[in-house]
Amino acid sequence: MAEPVVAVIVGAGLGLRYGGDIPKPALKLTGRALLVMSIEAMAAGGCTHAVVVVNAKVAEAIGPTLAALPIPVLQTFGGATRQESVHNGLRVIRDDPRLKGTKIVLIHDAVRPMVPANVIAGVIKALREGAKAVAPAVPVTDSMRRLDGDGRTQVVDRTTLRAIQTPQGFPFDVIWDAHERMAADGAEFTDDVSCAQRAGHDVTLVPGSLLSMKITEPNDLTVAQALWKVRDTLGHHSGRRFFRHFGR
Ligand SMILES: Nc1ccn([C@@H]2O[C@H](COP(=O)(O)OP(=O)(O)OP(=O)(O)O)[C@@H](O)[C@H]2O)c(=O)n1
Ligand SMILES: C[C@](O)(CO)[C@H](O)COP(=O)(O)O
Repeated sequence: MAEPVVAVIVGAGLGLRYGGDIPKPALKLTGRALLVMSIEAMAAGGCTHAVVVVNAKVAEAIGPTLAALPIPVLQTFGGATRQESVHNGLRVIRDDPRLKGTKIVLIHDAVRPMVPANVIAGVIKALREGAKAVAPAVPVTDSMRRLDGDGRTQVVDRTTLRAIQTPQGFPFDVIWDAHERMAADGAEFTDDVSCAQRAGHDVTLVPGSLLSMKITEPNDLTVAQALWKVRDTLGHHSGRRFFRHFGR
């Protein structure tokens, strides 16, 4: 049997920016829960198994739908931070005999339900070519300013900036070791390539997509609903086009 390519999908957040105490990954877009759409997207992109990291409310809402999905889904509970939730998901890969031999892990936000298959395939391809920490990214298009804290602001050169998305991909050993070290050191990051970088690995960026938008606040769901309807007309995903013009 081919070795597993495992998606760890984190959906145990509090949704504070959405309004609080809302099981955001169970909200519906296109009639399906965001978490269910994310599992289906990761399967379409080449993942053979999913480990979903949830809280009790999300587990109750999506539990009955898991059996009908195209790949086997294992479940665990989340932690107080996203980083802890990812760590819990990685622990399942380490411990569950069904996931023995996993070499490639993709860590994805449950609330990025529309990630296209070509973005996921790009992350896996970079890993197969030897990269140790891979993230999809898109250039920023607005002018950027940094708040200095004294009411003043400073311009930031936007050509040096990228917005980082998920799924972020790693060899299992690399990201397990990185999370163990961050937990021991008490270091906290908002994403997983940052954990891997702190543990000494270079980060490789691959093209992301407008469709990989994160459902963070209520307006995002409205935008996502509109985007989903026109997804086939969007053409080549924006990330790749920008990368061609502006380099990595
Ligand atoms: N303790 C946490 C925090 C976040 N997440 C997950 O990480 C992803 C990205 O987080 P975000 O969208 O910011 O969700 P929340 O943490 O729920 O939002 P907020 O910060 O507004 O509370 C989400 O799928 C979320 O469920 C998680 O699994 N465990
Ligand atoms: C992982 C992430 O989605 C990459 O952009 C992001 O860092 C999550 O941050 P959040 O604060 O949990 O929204």
